[in-house]
Amino acid sequence: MKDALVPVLIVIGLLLLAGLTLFLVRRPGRGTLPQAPEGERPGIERGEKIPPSVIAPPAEKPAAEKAPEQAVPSKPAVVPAPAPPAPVETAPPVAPPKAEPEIEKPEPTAGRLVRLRARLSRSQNVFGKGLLGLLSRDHLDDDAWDEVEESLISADVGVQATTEIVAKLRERTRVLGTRSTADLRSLLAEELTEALDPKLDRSLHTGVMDGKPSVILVVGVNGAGKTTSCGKIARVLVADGHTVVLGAADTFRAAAAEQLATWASRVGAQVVRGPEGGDPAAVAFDAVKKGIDAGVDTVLIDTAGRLQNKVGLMDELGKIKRVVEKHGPVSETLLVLDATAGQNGLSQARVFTEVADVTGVVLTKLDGTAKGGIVIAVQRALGIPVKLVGLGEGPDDLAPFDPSQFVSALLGDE
Ligand SMILES: Nc1nc2c(ncn2[C@@H]2O[C@H](COP(=O)(O)OP(=O)(O)OP(=O)(O)O)[C@@H](O)[C@H]2O)c(=O)[nH]1
Repeated sequence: MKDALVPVLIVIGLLLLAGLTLFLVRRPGRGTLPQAPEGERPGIERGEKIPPSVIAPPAEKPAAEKAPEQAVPSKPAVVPAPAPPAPVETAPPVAPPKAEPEIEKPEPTAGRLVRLRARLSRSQNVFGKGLLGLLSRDHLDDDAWDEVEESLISADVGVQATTEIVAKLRERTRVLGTRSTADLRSLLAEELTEALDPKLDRSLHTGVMDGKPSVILVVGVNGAGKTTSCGKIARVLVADGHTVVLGAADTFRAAAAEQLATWASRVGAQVVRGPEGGDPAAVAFDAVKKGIDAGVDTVLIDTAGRLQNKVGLMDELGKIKRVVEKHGPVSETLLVLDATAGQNGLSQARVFTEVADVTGVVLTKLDGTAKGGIVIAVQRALGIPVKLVGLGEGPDDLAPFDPSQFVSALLGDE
């Protein structure tokens, strides 16, 4: 009986196991699809097991993609501070266009000495009036003539020229029996004019020669007024219808190039400059080249011309000349002399005439001396014509020199 129950118990056990299994399988839960209507999940049959990758929760969407009510941030939202107002795009300040310097129209040169005569008469008042006073004495004895002589010497005419002038005057007065003040005055004027050699060629050698610009070298001791005179000469040339290039070959004094550039810009001339302390000959060469390329009439070259010693000066000016002459001959070498240096300036001037082929003198600062006789002394001592005279610091206070106008101003003619 006991043996008969064993299979029955096995069957019952199997049935219970089968029932339990069926129960567990049919219970909704992990690994089975929810009872969703058919067709909602294409590709997956209801009840089909879903591989873990498919059932893995979808990666959390970025908050921004969630619907507004779902996008609850886990942390308190940091309300960004209102951004500072974007800077207003303002265009960088535009510097006002640099005003081109107004091109000046220099005064014509004709009659400049006449215009400046008042200035000359003022500075030479004592000299001219003194001479005339002596000559108008009732009796022109030896003492009177001695005084005339002294007066001329103290006006820087120079001893030799004075002796010659007085000797001629005495002779003519005696021969002509001249007594009237007017006659004596005109005799004196004639002799002074004659002493200035009115037949000398005082024109500046400017303008195009053989298709190339003329080249003017400007030399002289420091402070005589070279740079200023270069600027003024440029104005004289421009006033007379020339085109000009200025070469700043005074590389020794830094301000000289700047000074020259200012002069140039005022009359619309071009300036060529080099580095401070650079080779003056290189600047001179470039200036002439520029003048040729630009087709101007005249190239003016300012030099330093330091009078350190004769050899140094000769080397510097000689090199400038040689280098410039690779383009063509130098047309003119102007020596700038300071009239206020008087006779002392003459020995320095002689050094320049020995090292450079000086063709003309520019006598500056005549307005600053009562000794206008220096014009006669310079010409006589150097044998070179005074071509231009400086009568002030104004841009047009440089005049072509004319002996009879000069003497007339000296003697205080109206
Ligand atoms: N009163 C008067 N002053 C003048 C005249 N010419 C030049 N000057 C002045 O003289 C000073 C010297 O002139 P610059 O042209 O600088 O002399 P520089 O010879 O070039 O001098 P360095 O470059 O040092 O060799 C300046 O103050 C000029 O204004 C003139 O005719 N009359």
